[in-house]
Amino acid sequence: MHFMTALRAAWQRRNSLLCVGLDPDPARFPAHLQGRPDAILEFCKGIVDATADLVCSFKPQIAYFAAQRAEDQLEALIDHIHTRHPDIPVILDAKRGDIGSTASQYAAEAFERFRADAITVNPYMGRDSVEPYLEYADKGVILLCRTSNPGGSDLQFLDVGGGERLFERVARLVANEWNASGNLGLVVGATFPNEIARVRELTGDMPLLVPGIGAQGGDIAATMQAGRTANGTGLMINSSRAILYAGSGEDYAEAARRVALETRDAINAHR
Ligand SMILES: O=c1ccn([C@@H]2O[C@H](COP(=O)(O)O)[C@@H](O)[C@H]2O)c(=O)[nH]1
Repeated sequence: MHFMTALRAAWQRRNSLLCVGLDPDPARFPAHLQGRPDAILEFCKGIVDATADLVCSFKPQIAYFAAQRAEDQLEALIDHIHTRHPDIPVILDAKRGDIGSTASQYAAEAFERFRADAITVNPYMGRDSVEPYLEYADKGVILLCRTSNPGGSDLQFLDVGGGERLFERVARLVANEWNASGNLGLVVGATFPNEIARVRELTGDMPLLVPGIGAQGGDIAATMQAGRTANGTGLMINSSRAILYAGSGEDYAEAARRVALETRDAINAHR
């Protein structure tokens, strides 16, 4: 199924704009999982199964798996999501960016090896660096636009001519010139609601992946006001650490569920 079709269906069926981020840090795992060779997979499966009915997507961050030599557990995790929760799209947060020949390998890694439904990509090497991902027309490609970190302003706020800022140029290019297959989205941080509003203005109903609530302190009400579309969707609002590490005991998954439920409901209060 096309990523956008799956995402729209998940927004409706799950009544949720919440994306749970899977950033597994073994140092923060509960004691009963410490030292197990499959700890990352087991931890993440617990979170996924406890929250699947509350989310529109899951977003594993590849660095947390690669740093632990656990790409095999990432493969198994995505397989688990597809098998147990087949209607929930998986966004691989990899933020890749390279020349076309190498980008082809990254695209194959994301979509063929890991079987992700969408990937985050860094667009700052230009259109030819993004094209290999676009060949997978049914997959989502979510391009960095206005990132959630304070240093994002160093470059993304530069005036690229006529008062237009770099992140605005990215949003305009992506919405008007690069989106021939209708499978593109943008990353805009919840920590910058004014920029979410600007990107929404420039891109119509394009889906926005919005990290930055929870551990980074972004405001849900301001995010929703700035970014929701007329039908009350259009956003995948990500929270990772605040949900993953809501509890630290054997009941960590139930604690994660409680925070995911509160977060989903706080988002829905502004739809
Ligand atoms: O601009 C960006 C782009 C991506 N991220 C990623 O989202 C999560 C946020 O985790 P929290 O624990 O909810 O802060 C993480 O995987 C980042 O790599 C981002 O934060 N900002």
